[in-house]
Amino acid sequence: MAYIDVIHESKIYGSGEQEVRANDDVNFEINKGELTVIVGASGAGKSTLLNILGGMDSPTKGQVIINSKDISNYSSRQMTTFRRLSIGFVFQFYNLIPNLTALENVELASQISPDSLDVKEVMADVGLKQRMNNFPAQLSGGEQQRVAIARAIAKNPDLLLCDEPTGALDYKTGKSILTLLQRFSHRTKKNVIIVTHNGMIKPMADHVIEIGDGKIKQDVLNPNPTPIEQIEW
Ligand SMILES: Nc1ncnc2c1ncn2[C@@H]1O[C@H](COP(=O)(O)OP(=O)(O)OP(=O)(O)O)[C@@H](O)[C@H]1O
Repeated sequence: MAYIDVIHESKIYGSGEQEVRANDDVNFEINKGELTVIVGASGAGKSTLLNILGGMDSPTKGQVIINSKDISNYSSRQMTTFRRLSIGFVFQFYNLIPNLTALENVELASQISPDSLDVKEVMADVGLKQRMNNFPAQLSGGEQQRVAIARAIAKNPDLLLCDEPTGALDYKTGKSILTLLQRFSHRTKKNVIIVTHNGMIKPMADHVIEIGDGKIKQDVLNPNPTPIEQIEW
């Protein structure tokens, strides 16, 4: 059985003339351990889909089965537990707490999970051993995103969801963040899903899902992903 199974999932905002079908009868499967890229233009419905996969929102219709559990039926209490234990989220603008150091930002997240990893080891893994005691404002954008990734990983989630993780970064820094995510996925065999409008990074993924106007346009597996260092755009 697939690790994620999305079945006839729709998310509809408003009604009548105001109706927006952000996700419109979406169907796909994701296998355990895949690095998946979900790609599409602005407004295609990518963030809506990612928020539903991460238990931050519920579909209007359909089923979302993750690890054999249908999260579309979860109560808000079950959703909270699911987000807390199973999901790491990385956002475009890092969302760090400004008055906590890098280390404290990561520790705070690790404290809400009973299965968390050693925070200092995770900081070293993402290349921040020397910057643990700096505040976010003292770090570059790329370093802040590394803190955000460390924060997501330290909870030891099964599923890491990244919404435009390089959207606020320059080309070279963005590439180093994608390298980190690709390495994490291959090393830990955990599922990583990256949402992006940048179709050029598709070759890095084990699985590419293209979305347009709320519908799946293409769904392909890539048996030989390209190391991110070899991709130019
Ligand atoms: N809370 C909401 N209420 C009403 N409409 C919404 C809401 N959230 C999203 N939408 C609409 O749903 C559609 C899909 O939005 P979504 O943010 O999922 O797209 P996206 O592909 O992530 O776009 P972007 O790359 O610009 O973030 C858009 O038309 C958007 O305006």
